[in-house]
Amino acid sequence: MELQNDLLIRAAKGEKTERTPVWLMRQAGRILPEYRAVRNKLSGFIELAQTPELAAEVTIQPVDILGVDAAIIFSDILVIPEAMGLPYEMIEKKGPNFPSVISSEEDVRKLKVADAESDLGYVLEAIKITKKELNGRVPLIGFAGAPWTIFCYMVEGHGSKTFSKARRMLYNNPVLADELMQMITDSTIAYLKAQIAAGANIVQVFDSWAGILSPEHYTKYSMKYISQICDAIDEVPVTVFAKGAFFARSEMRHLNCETIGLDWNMDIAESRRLIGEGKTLQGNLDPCTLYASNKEVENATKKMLDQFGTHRHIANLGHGVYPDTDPEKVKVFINTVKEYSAQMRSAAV
Ligand SMILES: Cc1c2[nH]c(c1CCC(=O)O)Cc1[nH]c(c(CCC(=O)O)c1C)Cc1[nH]c(c(CCC(=O)O)c1C)Cc1[nH]c(c(C)c1CCC(=O)O)C2
Repeated sequence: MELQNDLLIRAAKGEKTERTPVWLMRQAGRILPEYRAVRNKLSGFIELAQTPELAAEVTIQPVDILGVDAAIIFSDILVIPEAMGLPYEMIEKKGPNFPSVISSEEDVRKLKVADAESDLGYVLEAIKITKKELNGRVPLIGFAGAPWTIFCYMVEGHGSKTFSKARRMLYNNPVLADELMQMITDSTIAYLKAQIAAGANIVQVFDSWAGILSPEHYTKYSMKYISQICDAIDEVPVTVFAKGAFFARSEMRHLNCETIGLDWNMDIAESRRLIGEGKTLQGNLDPCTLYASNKEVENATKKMLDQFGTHRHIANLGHGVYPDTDPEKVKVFINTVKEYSAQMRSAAV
């Protein structure tokens, strides 16, 4: 199936585009009342993620309602620990929780490398249905968590400001930490490849807890495994979003990926200088900008576009859209990107 709108893919590969593509991290399932309506028919997030027809429906909602240039498959990064043998629950208004966590050699022994087809078949099925229903309108983004971020949840058991249990293991038992992260990496590579085989046109690796590591530990425990993932995936473009990893930007220049995501703390010109011309940059409007007036959203979006320029940029927020954001503000952001980035091209000739 040929894509009618392939702006995102072309921008990722560094090709010229008529305008800047735009989508939002966490666009599926956080802000739309239409999502809530589907979600309320079921027991909760996990049931929805495991019901392929409905997961496909909420994946496509932002394309129809917001006009984004890509869909991202409705799932979660925590399906990987579950597929490895460590199930999670999603507690309403609190977030994910693992009833058992990993703290010893014995715990790691009980895990296995996930088998994508048998353990995560429901995600692959949702991708196939989504592709059929999208009918080539926009690309579909597949995703997974970075091994470090997944490790954080498997060791800590839930969200945390410090993830000090996870970080403690890097000091107290680095051999075990490496062993677990390698199992997560092997599971993730197989899972991303299966998502691509099912129809994902591009994949993103979310390293949400990158910013809590020291630069030294980041290289040793996160980049090491992200590099393996980037080297293993050559079927489609790869995006790496490492939130808070400002200190690792020059190192990311060497990753075998097409796109690097920037959070809103990262200066755009400085990031370009550190990362170089060889990669596409994605981001990075402060998600809180969307609480401002329409005019302010428009101005901030234009300013961001001016800073990134007309080449190798995918417009996005600097992190996932916040749950209480007004979808109308999101539309202002999206429409400004579409109109202004097209104007920038015509002004440039
Ligand atoms: C750290 C992380 C998680 N999940 C994810 C990350 C990395 C991105 C980031 O840093 O935000 C990624 C994720 N989670 C979800 C998606 C789906 C696609 C999308 O909209 O981008 C994606 C890409 C669905 C979800 N994941 C979750 C929901 C809400 C569940 C519900 O509807 O009750 C959805 C739609 C739950 C979740 N899942 C997670 C948390 C901390 C929470 C609770 C808070 C929250 O709502 O985000 C773990």
